[in-house]
Amino acid sequence: MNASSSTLKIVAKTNILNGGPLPTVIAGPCSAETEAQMLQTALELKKDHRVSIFRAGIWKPRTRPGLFEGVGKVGLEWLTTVKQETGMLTAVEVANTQHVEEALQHGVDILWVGARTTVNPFSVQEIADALQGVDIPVLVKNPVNPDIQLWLGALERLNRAGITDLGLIHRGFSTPNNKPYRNHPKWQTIQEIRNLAPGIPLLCDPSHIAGRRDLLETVSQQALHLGVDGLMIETHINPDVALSDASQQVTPAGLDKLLTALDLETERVAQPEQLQDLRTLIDRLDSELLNVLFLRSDVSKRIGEYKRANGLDIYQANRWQQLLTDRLKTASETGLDEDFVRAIFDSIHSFSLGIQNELFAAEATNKAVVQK
Ligand SMILES: O=C(O)C(=O)C[C@]1(C(=O)O)C=C[C@@H](O)C=C1
Repeated sequence: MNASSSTLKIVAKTNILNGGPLPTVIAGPCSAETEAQMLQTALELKKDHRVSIFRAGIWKPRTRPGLFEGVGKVGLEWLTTVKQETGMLTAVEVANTQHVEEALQHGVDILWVGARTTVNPFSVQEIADALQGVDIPVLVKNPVNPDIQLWLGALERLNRAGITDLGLIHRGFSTPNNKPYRNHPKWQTIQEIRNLAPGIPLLCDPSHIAGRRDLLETVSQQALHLGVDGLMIETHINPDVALSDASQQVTPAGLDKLLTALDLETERVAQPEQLQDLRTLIDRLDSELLNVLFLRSDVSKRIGEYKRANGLDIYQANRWQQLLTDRLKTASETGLDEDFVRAIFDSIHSFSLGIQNELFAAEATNKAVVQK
């Protein structure tokens, strides 16, 4: 068996995640803040038959200390009230043994593992150990970094602990240039994880990909066109005063509008002729780009030979800084995005260093052979 193939044993007992003809919609606030905020949001969401699961963050992993870190256990009591009052299923994020135990004690229906936890196999294992012998659906968000094997590994750890009702949540990745998103969708990863973990429901979290309300529809629509089984969308009764992620949350009425605008079932196809012409243009431009990159790598090789013959270092800090400054200046004059151009030149420079390193390494090997 090759190292990347999965050994998952999946039995979707509940069909909670992938049950109906339409995508599953999970909605609710980024964070539980007060009982009234939870209940008001849930009662509004309940009116929308497309929303079946209520989510709320109880413990919030924040980038910097001192930000709102969640209300903790009391939020689980509010969640119980939501369940009693609305009949909706409930879902929370867990990141350690204590979270799992408290969520289970409070009868939460679905757990999810957040991106900052999936990234750490020790934490995922801790959650898996705490779930031994428990029969509950668990959703796993992709890790913050675009490492698909890490994502699959988290599923496998939970599966080995006996969790067979698993799902995935695509929430985007942190990359050198995420613009205009908060987290880059890297849409191709949807197909990649599907190939590695076939048959596992895959939801998209447009809120964390978009990071802002005005991009939610485009992101959600793209995800649906790629065949995702559901959407998790952060919804708050009064998003502008939310204690976390205010700019990406929508009101229940906003969610209703969004879900109505989304083409939940059908696939839109662009104008074939016009699209074909534009794609031909892209093909031509890409071919020119590749040609220029080939010529540049050849020049880098020649510089490498000069450096090797004259005992110069491969990495030239001053030249690199000057080059980057010049390229960024040209980029801004041309109207190109600075982060985009920086990411491209970082990559070109790394590749160029690699070419020269290989030359130096080849010479070292030759010398060693001659000396033998
Ligand atoms: O100018 C050089 O010395 C090069 O080798 C070229 C180059 C580049 O690819 O732009 C590569 C390595 C150096 O760190 C700086 C620049």
